[in-house]
Amino acid sequence: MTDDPAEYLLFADRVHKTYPDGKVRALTGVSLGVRMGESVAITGPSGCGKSTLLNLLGALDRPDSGEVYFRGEPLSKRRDLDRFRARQIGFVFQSFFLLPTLTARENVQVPMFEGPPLSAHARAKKAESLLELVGMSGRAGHRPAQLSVGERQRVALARALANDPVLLLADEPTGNLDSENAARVLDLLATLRQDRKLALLVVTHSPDVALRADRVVRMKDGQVLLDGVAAAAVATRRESVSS
Ligand SMILES: Nc1ncnc2c1ncn2[C@@H]1O[C@H](COP(=O)(O)OP(=O)(O)OP(=O)(O)O)[C@@H](O)[C@H]1O
Repeated sequence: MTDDPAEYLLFADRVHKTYPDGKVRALTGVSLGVRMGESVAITGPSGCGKSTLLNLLGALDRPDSGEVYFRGEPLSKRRDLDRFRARQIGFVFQSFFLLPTLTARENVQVPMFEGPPLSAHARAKKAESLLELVGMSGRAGHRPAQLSVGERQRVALARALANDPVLLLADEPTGNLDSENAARVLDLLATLRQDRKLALLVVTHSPDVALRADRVVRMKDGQVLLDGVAAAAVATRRESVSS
């Protein structure tokens, strides 16, 4: 990995994060880059700082020191972080955060209100085509409670694509799914990456997820321990042994 932010779509440069209440030093000088179209898996034991790093990379939180760059531009200088986030990054979480009173079709449209202006008709049409992409067009009128867990994650995936992001950030996207649904979501992510040239950064405990990534980053105690293709084999072997 080089340390020139301009070479990456997204680059964290020596970021530190301490949570004031618990005095936890969650990240102590982490550098990590994701290139256009690349998929990177972040693995490591519980509490090592994976989600904290994902939050900084997705501009959901700010580092105490260090910088995060998007296309070589520092995020700390941006005045439009909410808009930036909504338009460039799609988020997928373990608990899908779908709005319970909205249908699948309406949930997918929520981020579009922060995206480029679209008519109500265009929003609805786009939501339908995204639901079709994830195999959910038959359930567009259902609310989350009327969907299976796997179906909810697929709706959440469609929602993450609402503004045609260049990057998907996923925190344990298969964490709540059985193996069949997990495989389906992973297949979908792989197809989306290929068809839409999406970059993907995924936090995971799952060797199956890590094995599909171009690169695996192994973290420990708020630092990067291993970073690279070879790390994939090491990380997944260790995790299969320890789990
Ligand atoms: N909002 C917070 N306030 C205080 N401490 C926090 C907060 N969020 C996380 N932490 C602490 O920071 C450290 C890193 O947490 P983080 O969630 O980034 O780890 P993780 O590697 O994603 O863990 P897991 O695999 O269990 O999800 C942990 O010690 C955690 O307890």
